Amino acid sequence: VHDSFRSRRRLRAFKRWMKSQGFVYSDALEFVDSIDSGISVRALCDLKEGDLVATIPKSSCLTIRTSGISSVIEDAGLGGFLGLAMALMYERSLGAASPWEGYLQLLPERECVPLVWSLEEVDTLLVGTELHKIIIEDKKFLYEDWKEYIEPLIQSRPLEIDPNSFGIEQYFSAKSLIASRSFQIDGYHGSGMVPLADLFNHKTGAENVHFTLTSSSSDSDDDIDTDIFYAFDDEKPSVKNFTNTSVGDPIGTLEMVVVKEVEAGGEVFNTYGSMGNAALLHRYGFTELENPYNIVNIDLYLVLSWFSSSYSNRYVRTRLGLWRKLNYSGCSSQNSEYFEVSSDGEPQMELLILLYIFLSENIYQKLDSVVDSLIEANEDDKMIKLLELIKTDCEHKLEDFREVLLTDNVCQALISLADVRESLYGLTSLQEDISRLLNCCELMESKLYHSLVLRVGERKILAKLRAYARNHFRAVKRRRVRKSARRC
Ligand SMILES: C[S@@+](CC[C@H](N)C(=O)[O-])C[C@H]1O[C@@H](n2cnc3c(N)ncnc32)[C@H](O)[C@@H]1O
Repeated sequence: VHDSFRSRRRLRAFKRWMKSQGFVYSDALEFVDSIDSGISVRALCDLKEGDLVATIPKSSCLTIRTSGISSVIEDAGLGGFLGLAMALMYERSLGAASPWEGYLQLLPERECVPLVWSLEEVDTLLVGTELHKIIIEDKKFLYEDWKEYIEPLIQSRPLEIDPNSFGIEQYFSAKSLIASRSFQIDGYHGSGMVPLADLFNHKTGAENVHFTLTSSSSDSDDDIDTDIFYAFDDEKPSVKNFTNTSVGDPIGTLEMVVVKEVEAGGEVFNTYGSMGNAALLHRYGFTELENPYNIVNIDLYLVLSWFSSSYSNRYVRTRLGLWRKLNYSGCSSQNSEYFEVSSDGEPQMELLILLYIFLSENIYQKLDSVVDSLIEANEDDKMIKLLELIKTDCEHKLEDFREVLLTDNVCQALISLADVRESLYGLTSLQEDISRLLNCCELMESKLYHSLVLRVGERKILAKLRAYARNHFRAVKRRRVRKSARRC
């Protein structure tokens, strides 16, 4: 009873604050505050495509420009998320004296993203997953940023701010809220906290609302017809570039428009982008069962270590060198190079080419003798040349390239690499993980639940990779049997 009273009170305070700031929103939106799962937005009546459901003044968004500490942030040269974290910590430190008090009192202390889990939790729950190394590095980098930029600032006496509100813990909390709730607003404001817009939950591929920017001139010609995505990545703070005249417009409004109808009583969802569970857990602290954007990666390092166990260093170096000379590479992020395996178990082409070069001495020798002529070649020309060199009995078209690469040896290598990648998850089997997930409560054990959804999703993709390799292995055999039968 006490909790529901408290949640009604904080929602009322937020609505009063929105009114004082000039927010306009439809009566059809209901904000529901659940003790278990936080705030969500529901439709009180049917919402139709094109309905304008909210207008948010940019001036009421909390950004490095609008915060009371903006001049300090600017003087210290703290841009992007570091500056926004400083702004958020500052406004929170003011309590009731902050102009954003009505909004800030609605936010959780922190979002339960892995960044704020203990190192022990990260090590036990995320081991083997795509997130394990990333979170350990995030924690390290964030600590270094705080030490280098925030600590000296709070120690400088003229600021007279309470150092306890800007400690490492507060910084991590602010960062978790920024990761999960900030939006790229425009060129003037950069990323910021956008009250009301950040109350909508995410549903992959099934969002009901989009946000658009409008210029302060309120001239319809100036409207920016683009979605505002959640800003989530320090390196790439904006997913889309705004090209309109109001890029530097400090005022203006943000509008929320229905893009897919909602029936009365239904939840109104936004989209945080098309992301697999690793990205969702990383930035927002939750996962989705059966997420079609899941992927699993196989590190180049892991591939090379596996080859090194059977071949000499020189052998590995020369094959890798040839692959690189042909201008091939894996995906890269945070000092690692890796190959993606898509949600249906299909490995990245570059991995297949690398395996082929490693496993076919004949092709390696032939390619090595012509590599200089291929350095400048485009992808198609390189594939055509490779097909020529492979010189299989039948005429192969470009579309067959992937099939041609999937020889017995390459398929077997894929199965072994899937096993090596799988061993990173530790001793529990996929079946054990699935039954642990079935017995786990999402609300009571949210860290365990979401890490299990991530683990199970990734391991299912590895199982699909094995099935993919086995199916091709069998297909190659069937083709061979047919061919020899024809010869007879
Ligand atoms: C922008 S906020 C959305 C509003 C939020 N529910 C609240 O209580 O204020 C983003 C956070 O909401 C939660 N969330 C959003 N979509 C979700 C979903 N589909 N499943 C579980 N949690 C979700 C996550 O905790 C996420 O970090």
